[in-house]
Amino acid sequence: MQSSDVNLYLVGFMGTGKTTIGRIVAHRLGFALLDSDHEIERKQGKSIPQIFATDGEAAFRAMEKEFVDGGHQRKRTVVACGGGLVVQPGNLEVLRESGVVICLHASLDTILRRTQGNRNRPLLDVDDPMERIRTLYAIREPIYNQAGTVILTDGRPMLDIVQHVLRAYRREASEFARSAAAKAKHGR
Ligand SMILES: Nc1ncnc2c1ncn2[C@@H]1O[C@H](COP(=O)(O)OP(=O)(O)OP(=O)(O)O)[C@@H](O)[C@H]1O
Ligand SMILES: O=C(O)C1=C[C@@H](O)[C@@H](O)[C@H](O)C1
Ligand SMILES: [Mg+2]
Repeated sequence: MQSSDVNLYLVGFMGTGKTTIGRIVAHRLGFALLDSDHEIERKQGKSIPQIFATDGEAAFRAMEKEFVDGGHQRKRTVVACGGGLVVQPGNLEVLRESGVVICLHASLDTILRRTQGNRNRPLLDVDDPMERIRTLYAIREPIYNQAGTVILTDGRPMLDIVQHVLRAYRREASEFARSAAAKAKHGR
């Protein structure tokens, strides 16, 4: 695989900007954009809150797994992942084998501000969303921190974040392509 074809996976907590930044980065790279949440909604014909309410979170996590394992293109695609996608065992390993993984980070206050007043994240549609953010973040933080290069987004203009993502992606895509070529040569 050429380094210019390697997929980019954006991971991180809700509200860190994966969908928003992913759209701009995909445009800059001339890549397709896939958003795991939107793909699942399209396939199910239901919104995420409806899926959580009628099928339950475990069913949603199985849909995410299906997306990761077989439901997406492996070339020239930016994938904006749902916030909890890499938390499930096994998913991060598949993403790492399929391309470059970059994690967007924001402080808890920023996350609250960016997600407030929006009811399409069922896990935060509770009386005390900050308490829920704190609890979920404490569980997930170690996973996000080892998922890939972390890009800080607090108080940064979108285009500044886009530049940082592109720089990290280009560097890591070359390494990914080199390592994929070496594995292919040695039959592994
Ligand atoms: N760097 C930024 N500065 C200001 N606002 C931002 C920034 N990044 C994202 N936002 C805003 O925050 C909100 C949430 O962003 P977005 O939907 O991209 O997050 P996400 O990481 O995809 O969340 P989820 O995991 O729930 O899908 C949007 O309204 C977006 O415009
Ligand atoms: O962090 C999470 O667990 C979630 C994030 C969103 O992107 C959606 O995938 C859903 O609301 C769950
Ligand atoms: Mg998103």
